[in-house]
Amino acid sequence: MMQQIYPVTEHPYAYELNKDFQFAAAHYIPHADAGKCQNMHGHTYFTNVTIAGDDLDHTGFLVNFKRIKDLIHKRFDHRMMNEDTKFSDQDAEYFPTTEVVARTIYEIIQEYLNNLPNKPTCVQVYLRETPTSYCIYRPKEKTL
Ligand SMILES: Nc1nc2c(c(=O)[nH]1)N=C([C@H](O)[C@H](O)COP(=O)(O)OP(=O)(O)OP(=O)(O)O)CN2
Ligand SMILES: [Zn+2]
Repeated sequence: MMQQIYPVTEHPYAYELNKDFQFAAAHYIPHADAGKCQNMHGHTYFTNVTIAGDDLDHTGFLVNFKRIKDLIHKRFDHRMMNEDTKFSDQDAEYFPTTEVVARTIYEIIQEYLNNLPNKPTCVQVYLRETPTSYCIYRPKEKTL
């Protein structure tokens, strides 16, 4: 799955950086209508994060590739996602579905990027949960 070509998103920026990484995590979807997904199970998630901007930092980076991976991998790898404070069993907007996990990855990364002087922006998160299922999250406007 690594090194595949991902769907592109239009943006006005000069630089576009893409980081691929994977993490293994457990989850369950806490609703009767989720069928077998109500039971705790695990996935190896494949992630592609797209970051864009016009200005490089003092190292010539838009943002350090390693920092992007670490923000997500250190938090979720070999963890139970339902136990993370970003998720909740009480509100479907915060169940750890593919959609919500993709949005959450965007939120964690964009909060970090907002503190960088060169102000890069995350324009797309591609999250593959299984060989046949993936979600793309693209922020509609600057919400963070
Ligand atoms: N819109 C969503 N639908 C489903 C989600 C989800 O997060 N968002 N999650 C699941 C399950 O948790 C599961 O992880 C994935 O389900 P599925 O693609 O059906 O998995 P299979 O390996 O069984 O797929 P096949 O292609 O049929 O082998 C379900 N739905
Ligand atoms: Zn699942």
